Amino acid sequence: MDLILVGFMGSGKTTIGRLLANRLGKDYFDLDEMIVERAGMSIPEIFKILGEEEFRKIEQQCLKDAEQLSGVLGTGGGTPTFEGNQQILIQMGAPVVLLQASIETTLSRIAGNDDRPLVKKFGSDGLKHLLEQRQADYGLVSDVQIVTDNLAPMEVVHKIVNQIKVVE
Ligand SMILES: Nc1ncnc2c1ncn2[C@@H]1O[C@H](COP(=O)(O)OP(=O)(O)O)[C@@H](O)[C@H]1O
Ligand SMILES: O=C(O)C1=C[C@@H](OP(=O)(O)O)[C@@H](O)[C@H](O)C1
Ligand SMILES: [Mg+2]
Repeated sequence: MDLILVGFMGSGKTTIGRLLANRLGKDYFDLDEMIVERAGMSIPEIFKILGEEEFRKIEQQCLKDAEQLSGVLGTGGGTPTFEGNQQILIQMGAPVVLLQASIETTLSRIAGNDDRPLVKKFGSDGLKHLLEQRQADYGLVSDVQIVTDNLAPMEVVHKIVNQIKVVE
């Protein structure tokens, strides 16, 4: 990979990743999409039918597959927080950008979307706690951190391009 995006649900990994890859003339890979393809079912179905533990196993297999690819990778919000994944992310050797957003911004961005099983499971207070809990792991794997609350997606893209040297 040439660049990796990490961050909580709703931080904008998928949105920014696509725009950034386009801006750089590179391919975009979304870890969640790789998981869906591998499992042959949607993320909510994987959680419901196979359970979160199995989801995390498939997620790690897909992360390993992503090591061989070049382009921009958008991870899932839980990716850096599960056993073994930090090492895989760091070993990829690509700059890792952490997208940050306040819990208020996060909730407003992910509300009313049924694609994230953990949103229903945790509720607003639980998500606030989960976001706080995951910060240390996000910090451990990331080289650059960008606060996105008051930035439009393309502004986030420009910030990343200005802060990180990616071979264009
Ligand atoms: N910088 C931003 N400003 C406004 N809305 C954003 C921004 N980044 C993402 N969004 C919106 O927030 C929602 C979640 O974004 P998404 O890219 O799916 O996040 P993630 O992949 O990190 O979960 C989408 O509706 C997207 O359009
Ligand atoms: O935070 C998490 O544990 C998850 C985040 C999701 O990805 P996004 O961060 O792209 O929503 C997806 O991988 C799954 O629903 C679990
Ligand atoms: Mg995403």
